[in-house]
Amino acid sequence: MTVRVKICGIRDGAGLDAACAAGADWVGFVFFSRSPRHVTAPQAAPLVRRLPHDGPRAIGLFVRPTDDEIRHVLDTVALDGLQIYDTATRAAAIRVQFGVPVWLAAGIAVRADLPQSCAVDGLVIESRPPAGAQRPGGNARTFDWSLTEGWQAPAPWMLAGGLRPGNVREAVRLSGARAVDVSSGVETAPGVKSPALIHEFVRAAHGL
Ligand SMILES: O=C(O)c1ccccc1NCC(=O)[C@H](O)[C@H](O)COP(=O)(O)O
Repeated sequence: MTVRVKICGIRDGAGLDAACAAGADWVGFVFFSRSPRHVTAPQAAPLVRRLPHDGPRAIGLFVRPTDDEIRHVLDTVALDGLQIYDTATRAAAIRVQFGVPVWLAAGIAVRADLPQSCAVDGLVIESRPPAGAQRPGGNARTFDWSLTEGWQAPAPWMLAGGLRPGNVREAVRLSGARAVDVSSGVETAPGVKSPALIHEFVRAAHGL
């Protein structure tokens, strides 16, 4: 079984090109101004245009977005999907309103946090942010990967939170994830992607 990989928080051509060359399936762009990985629509648009036709799909991350914020980005950036940090109801409404695939990010600390139903295209299962965190994702924080054992996921899902080249295989083994998402674990500093770590992560996720 090939594990699919998303490299999140892309901000420059070097990170983008490394994700493409390594064989990532998705790249993520963070449209959240309080993130060290934040990109504006004019910054993201040329990066997305640079993606090869058969390369990774482009996902835009939004935190409790207004419709206007989403519209502004979609008018400029050719995104293939949205990753939404908000309620399940709001994420489902965004999916209907904008007609694009939507993944809902769900913060997990205990088994009861795992969604049992949803009206979105996919779920990003990541660690619940610590109290007082500046942002709801991208915190380099793991959770107990065995919590997903026996979970009847209501949609395709990917595992995120604190993954790095050195722990991704174990995370896949324990969680049963078929897709993984990484940001901090392929950086040399917050917001600075390392092409070498991106290659290392994708190889490790693929079991190579
Ligand atoms: O990366 C951010 O700064 C960020 C800000 C606001 C919402 C989400 C954000 N990132 C999400 C991700 O990069 C991933 O989906 C995931 O949380 C993995 O992050 P990491 O633990 O850093 O690998």
